[in-house]
Amino acid sequence: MLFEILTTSLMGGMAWKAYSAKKGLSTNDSGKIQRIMSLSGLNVKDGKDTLTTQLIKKKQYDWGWEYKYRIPLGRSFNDYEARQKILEDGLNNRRKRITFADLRQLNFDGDILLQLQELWKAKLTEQKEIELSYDGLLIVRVYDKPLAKEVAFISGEGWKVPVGLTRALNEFKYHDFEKIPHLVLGGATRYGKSNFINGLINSLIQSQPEYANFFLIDLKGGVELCDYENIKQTLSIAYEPDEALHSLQQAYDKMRDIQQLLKRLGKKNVQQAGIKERYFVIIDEVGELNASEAVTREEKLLKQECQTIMSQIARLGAGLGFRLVVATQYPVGDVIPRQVKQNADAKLCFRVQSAVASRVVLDAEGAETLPMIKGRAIYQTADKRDILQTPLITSDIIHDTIQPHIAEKGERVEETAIESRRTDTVTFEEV
Ligand SMILES: Nc1ncnc2c1ncn2[C@@H]1O[C@H](COP(=O)(O)OP(=O)(O)OP(=O)(O)O)[C@@H](O)[C@H]1O
Repeated sequence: MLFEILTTSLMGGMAWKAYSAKKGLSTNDSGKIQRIMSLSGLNVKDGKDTLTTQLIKKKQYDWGWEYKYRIPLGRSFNDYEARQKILEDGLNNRRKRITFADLRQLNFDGDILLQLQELWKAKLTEQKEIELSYDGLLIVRVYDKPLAKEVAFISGEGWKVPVGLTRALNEFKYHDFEKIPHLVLGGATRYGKSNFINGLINSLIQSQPEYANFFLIDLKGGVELCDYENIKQTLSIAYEPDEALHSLQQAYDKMRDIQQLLKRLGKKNVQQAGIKERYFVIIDEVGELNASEAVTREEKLLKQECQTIMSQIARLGAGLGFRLVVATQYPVGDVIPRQVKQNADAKLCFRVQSAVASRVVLDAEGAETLPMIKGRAIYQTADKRDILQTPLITSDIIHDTIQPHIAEKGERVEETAIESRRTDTVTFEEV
């Protein structure tokens, strides 16, 4: 009898262990998270009492676990954000466990020693990643597997361009320029802004070759966007601030012509009028047009003029088919014109140096705590914020995309003269 009880319990225990390992139940880290929080000084002394971070809810998803905690009075979300790295390291500093689920995947007909070695190596390099947010409760998401460090480029559809792969359910995110016309990009040097702009341009050329038009302003010495210099979709390209002013003037004039056309047609916007063309004004390193950094008076006036036109495009261009994309690696102060930021409902921010820089781009902290991974970014819209891995585009893809669109000699009219801005301005209606 005793023997039967013992063997049944043992078998039951083993079955439960295998089941929980398979379901990932053994990787519930709520207790460990609470201990790390206490040990890293997040408890609050209130007289004789010690207030701690309390677990309210936990839920398992395909990607890992989500925990919700009530934070003690006297602590803010920022206190927890500041300890994100400590939390992540603490969770990964664990004894590596090989579960039944792992062993079941071994092929016992093959070289078992080699397989065990590989399994052990995989276990040692296994990394959990965490994400913190706050909605009245502290939300800690623990992802079983880190987000991919490299994602291949795929084209979007229509006016939707690929932004990147998110962690939850490995869902791919797109930015829809018809829904959110303007986009601000930020991030420290070498984290992937230019690569993203290339992806965006290639996606638009592939999916809307007839209707996508570009005003390109590449103030990084012409190395990033020169590939598109001779394609039919590029209406103008600028490499210096004075050329940038010329390009912006051209865009402004085009915007004015469309406004007049809409007036004649009695329509409020391009969608209503059935106008399919869209005009993308893309500025890589908008910091070079920052008037407050100008040395001479002439340069200051020129940059102020650029900023005025950018603001007008941001404020009034959406209904006229204009889309503004501005990127900067110096997110400080007023580098991004206020009107541009206010009218750009989507922001993409790669890793930045400081919380202040993150606030300049996103109006919120967080991009300073992104891992030091190229292409990793926060995509933020009015109602949602996702961490994602932006796709990497290769020069072969760029070459293949633009090849069919290279303009014949003489097909495009090169305009180099810098005109003074037209003064017969019309009043744009906000649509
Ligand atoms: N999404 C990505 N996935 C993987 N690697 C990437 C990704 N984006 C960029 N990289 C790598 O990082 C390098 C720098 O990227 P990129 O030129 O886009 O940076 P940047 O932010 O524009 O830098 P800077 O502001 O200094 O010009 C690229 O050459 C590429 O090797």
